[in-house]
Amino acid sequence: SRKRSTLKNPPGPPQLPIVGNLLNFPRGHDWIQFQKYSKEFNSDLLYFRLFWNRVVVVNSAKAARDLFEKRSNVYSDREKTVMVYELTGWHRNIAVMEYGDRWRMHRRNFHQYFRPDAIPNYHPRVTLGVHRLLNSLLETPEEFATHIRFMSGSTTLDIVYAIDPMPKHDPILEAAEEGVECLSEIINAGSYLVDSVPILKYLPEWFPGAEFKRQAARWKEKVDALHLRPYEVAKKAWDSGNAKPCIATTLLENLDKAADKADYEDMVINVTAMAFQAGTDTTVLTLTTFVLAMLMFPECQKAAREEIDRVVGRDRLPEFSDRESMPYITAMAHEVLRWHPAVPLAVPHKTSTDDTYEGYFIPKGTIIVGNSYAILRDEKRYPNPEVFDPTRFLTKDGKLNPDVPDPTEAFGFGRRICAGRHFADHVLWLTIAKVLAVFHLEEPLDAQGRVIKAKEDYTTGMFSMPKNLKATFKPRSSDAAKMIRASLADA
Ligand code: HEM
Repeated sequence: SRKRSTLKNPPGPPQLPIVGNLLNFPRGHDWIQFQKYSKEFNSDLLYFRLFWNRVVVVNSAKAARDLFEKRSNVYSDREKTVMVYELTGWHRNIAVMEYGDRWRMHRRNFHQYFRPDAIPNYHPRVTLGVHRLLNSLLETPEEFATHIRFMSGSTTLDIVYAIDPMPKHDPILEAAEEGVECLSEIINAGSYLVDSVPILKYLPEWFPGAEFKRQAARWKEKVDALHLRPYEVAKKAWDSGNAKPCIATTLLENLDKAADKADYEDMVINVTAMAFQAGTDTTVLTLTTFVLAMLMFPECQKAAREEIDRVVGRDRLPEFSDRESMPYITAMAHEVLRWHPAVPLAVPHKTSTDDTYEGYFIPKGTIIVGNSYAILRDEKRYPNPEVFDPTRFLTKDGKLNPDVPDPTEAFGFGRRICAGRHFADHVLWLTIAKVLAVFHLEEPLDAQGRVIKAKEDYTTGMFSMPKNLKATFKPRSSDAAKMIRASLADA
């Protein structure tokens, strides 16, 4: 330890006494600023201090692999903040649980329903969701964002709880969406003073300055509803003996065998709610990036359609069984994830012991941020990274190129890597294939008949999506429109 104490922390912008990097810590689109700092300091790792909190940002695939994967026993913890863990009810969420037995038990149970060989079980329901999306796009194309959101949320609710929600104002779907809303506000360390000064949590709600406690209490009601309302529907159906098979009822089959029933039921509530919480926004944002890319790079739509017409023809829609024969669509799904990951800084990890890396000292308790955006836009891995180009994942003869790394960093790192990524991958693939088979995506016209140009302009925060995106979805032909309508009759 004497040797370690002589080692330096990784480089980073200069610090002030006490506040550290408070004034030069990136605010807004931090992933781009971290990428610039990484070039400026010629270092894969950057070090920041915000008061007594230490943050290391990882900006290269090699360092990410070395730390998150090869030293996963050190780099897999999460920061336990007062707002998340104690005040708003998010302690139930697998993504924010501390690394340890409780997280392991939840992740294992989640994994058995979302591992690669389980996903084909959901193909019929995913297909129905995409067919409904195509029909909604045909009716009200300008509401594409709402339709994509409904597809993502309703498909998950059905698979997990056997709840098939209504398209508008479904109480369960609305409760689930409201519950998710607050997470992105509170998850970033430093958003609330109480996370840095935990003693503030003892302030009574009526106390001046304790608005955070009143806000937390309001959020907790919604977060509890997100976990409990859909679960209660599934539990009631299971109790009645008439439940449609779904993940919740399959998990409940083992309730009577559990040594501690209350504990087991708590796990079932957490695991089932997780798919909606983690999967809805991320899938919606990723598909919104797909729409933007299609408007900005129309030649990619053309290339995709050539593949669809060649492999599938024009008298049926693509299916999962076509995937092997459609490498361009797979490459496009990869490129959507690479070009602009929905969670550009993934979810921060935390070190559980002191560590040294390449001569630098990384203390226990340091927040470790994986800069997925910088890694996926590293020109050494992906030449011309700012251009959306699915062919970068293909060989000259159009096959998937095993030498080009898949954009897995869009799903995070090491042992905490997204547990729903195989499911997400299938949903993305099928949506992209079916939408491009029947629609032209175009930039719309404004009231004066001028084209509303699509821009790569993204929101900031934990989740990132194109701002104010407008698009039109025009059926490729009258036959395509007929095929869309018929798709629901077949479902
Ligand atoms: C395109 C869609 C998606 C993206 C981009 C995405 C991205 C991510 C990222 C970046 C993380 C954090 C990883 C880390 O800490 O290093 C994560 C965690 C997680 N995701 Fe996803 N995700 C997506 C879809 C889904 C879906 C559909 C599900 C569920 C069916 C899901 C379930 C989870 C779970 C359970 C975790 C927590 C892992 C843990 O902390 O152990 N995700 N996801």
